[in-house]
Amino acid sequence: MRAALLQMTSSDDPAQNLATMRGMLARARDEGAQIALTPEVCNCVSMDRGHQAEVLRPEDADEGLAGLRAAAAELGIWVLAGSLALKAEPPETRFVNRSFLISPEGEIAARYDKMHMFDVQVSETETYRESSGYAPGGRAVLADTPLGTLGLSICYDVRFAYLYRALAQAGAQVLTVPAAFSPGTGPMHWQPLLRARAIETGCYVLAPAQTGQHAARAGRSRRTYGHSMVISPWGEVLLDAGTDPGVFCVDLDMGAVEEARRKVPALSHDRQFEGPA
Ligand SMILES: O=C(O)CNC(=O)[C@H](CS)NC(=O)CCC(=O)C(=O)O
Repeated sequence: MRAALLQMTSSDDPAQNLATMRGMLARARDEGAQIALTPEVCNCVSMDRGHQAEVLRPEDADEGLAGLRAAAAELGIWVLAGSLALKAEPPETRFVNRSFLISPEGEIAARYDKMHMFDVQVSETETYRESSGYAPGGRAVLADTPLGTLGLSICYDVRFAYLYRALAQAGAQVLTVPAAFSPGTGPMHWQPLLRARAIETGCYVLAPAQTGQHAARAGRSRRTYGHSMVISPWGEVLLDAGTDPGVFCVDLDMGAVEEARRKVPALSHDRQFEGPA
């Protein structure tokens, strides 16, 4: 299977971001991809909750989701909308950070709400309070496709290894980790975390990322780390997309999943243990 990762510098204008993604998805199809993956919050990168409240919509009224479904059907490819920022279902008043797997018929095959919230002070000048704006999910999600079984996750989830172990033990062959990684943590943490998740699980890891300097509003601009990655089940870096936006294709062979797990069957070597006391 050929997968295309869309590396983007999403603005805070959902209509503009949809237009950008439509162009990139057409290129992905032209390059022979059967599945295309977008980064986290591909419909709107913003630090301004007021602006988000104005432009974000609930799932059933979101034009970005409708547009991606139409594009998937038109092009006849699978699309993982890495995540869309949406208004949550009432009575929840926050947003949700939700991934959608869309079939080549334009149907929603799976949805996943990001579970782990990035409430982190990276440095004196870089602080995130994701849980103030977003409600976390509480359910891990697998999705069967003709291309293999996907295990869904988003960004900061990558630091919680047991989620990926559970996904792989339940049947995942490909782990998706769309991201908007921070410039403060990315250089030291992004690649080794992704490689560890691939090695521990014997899964391919597909990690499309936001990159660069995102549009400012009310002086609150934001940068992201980029470096969309594909890691093989043995831990090799098959793609490091650097920092420019673009469409990056990689060929995957599910035989490599079996081979990695045959060489090191750690996924089936769990032990029950006591403690620590
Ligand atoms: O805020 C939004 O609109 C969408 N959410 C995000 O972009 C989130 C929270 S700020 N980013 C991350 O999880 C980065 C994690 C990271 O960088 C790390 O684990 O080091």
